[in-house]
Amino acid sequence: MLLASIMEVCLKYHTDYLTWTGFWLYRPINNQEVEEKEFEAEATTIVFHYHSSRKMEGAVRVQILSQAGISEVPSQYIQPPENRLTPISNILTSLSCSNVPAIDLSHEKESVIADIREACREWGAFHVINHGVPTKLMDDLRRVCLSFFNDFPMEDKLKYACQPNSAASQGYGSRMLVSSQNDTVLDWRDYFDHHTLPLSRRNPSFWPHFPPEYRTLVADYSDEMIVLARRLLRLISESLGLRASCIEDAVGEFYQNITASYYPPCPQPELTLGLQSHSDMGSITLLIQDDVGGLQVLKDGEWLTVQPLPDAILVLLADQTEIITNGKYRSSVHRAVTNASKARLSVACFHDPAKEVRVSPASDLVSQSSPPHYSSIVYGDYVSSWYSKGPEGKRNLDALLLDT
Ligand SMILES: O=C(O)CCC(=O)C(=O)O
Ligand SMILES: [Fe+2]
Repeated sequence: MLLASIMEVCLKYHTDYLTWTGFWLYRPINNQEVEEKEFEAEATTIVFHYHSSRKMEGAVRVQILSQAGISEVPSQYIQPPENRLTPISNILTSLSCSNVPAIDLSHEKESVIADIREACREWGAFHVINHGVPTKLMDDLRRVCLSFFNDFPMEDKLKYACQPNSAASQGYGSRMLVSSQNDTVLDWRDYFDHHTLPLSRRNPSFWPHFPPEYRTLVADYSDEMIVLARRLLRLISESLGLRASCIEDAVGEFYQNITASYYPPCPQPELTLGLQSHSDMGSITLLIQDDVGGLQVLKDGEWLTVQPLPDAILVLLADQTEIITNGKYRSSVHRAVTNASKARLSVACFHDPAKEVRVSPASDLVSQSSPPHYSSIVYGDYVSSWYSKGPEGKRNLDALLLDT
């Protein structure tokens, strides 16, 4: 029986894990008229934890649900109708094939700047190619991250579990987002978050211990990404006629996190999202994915699938860049969709200001004729406001918009 098999898988692991699992099992138990007696003891625990854990970091890892062969997703993974895929279609056969621009960084600087200007204005997202990051490093990183999700026994994975109730903390998790009705809606995603910069936050002993190169590769990748992020932020500043270091100076010391996201096959892709619509909070995100596809960007009110481009790195402008550029460039609203047949991996590298940094529109972009469009904000407060209220179907950033 389906529930018995999920329960069996879950009981093998962690007591905490059962706690979180119980959260999910409560409703299916009733819906599917499972013998009350059989699950009586668990059901009591389940009801108790259902009430006590609503605000906690979610739950069962979706890989377990996927592997248990369920044919219907638990109700907490079902998105409200307005968030679901439209038209209902399998993402693997999606017709939306228009791709984000691809910018060749080996071209002459002035033409690169012009391309970046256009891509930032029109999309807030673009691929870069000939970016200088070794292809082998990108491939190796994808390989070891995938190995964590695929080859680690669950007991070993859970040793790296991030702390409940702190969705942003380093480790292995399944993030919970909060929907507008204050109900929990879960993403169909497991992830591993690594703190990589500044070096004082980088502690490889918190990262997976095999394959043996895992920790070295994450560190090497972090070092390559910060170089590329700085280079891109300089080009982006210049594309607005600002001094090259303008955005970097506004961000200050970079806080870099690397998140590997794993989206297992989902039995009902039309009802779920791998990752809810959001924009990233920091300055710039550099993302690589595998060839499965599933990342979508919102452009002119339409969701477009970013077709994976071998060896390219996807650049996503994030919220602090929108504030610093006074809205001349907007952050990219994006989401990840699921599919029924193939697991998908992406690795995102975020570059954020320190929590204490106050971010405001660049003075060079503000004048009497061009007033600031955003109020200034301390970055840590910006992040807390997101985690306390969730995306509420709109951009976190909109709360800072001034009436001008
Ligand atoms: O998996 C993806 O492609 C998107 C990941 C993402 O947007 C994020 O981690 O913020
Ligand atoms: Fe994102």
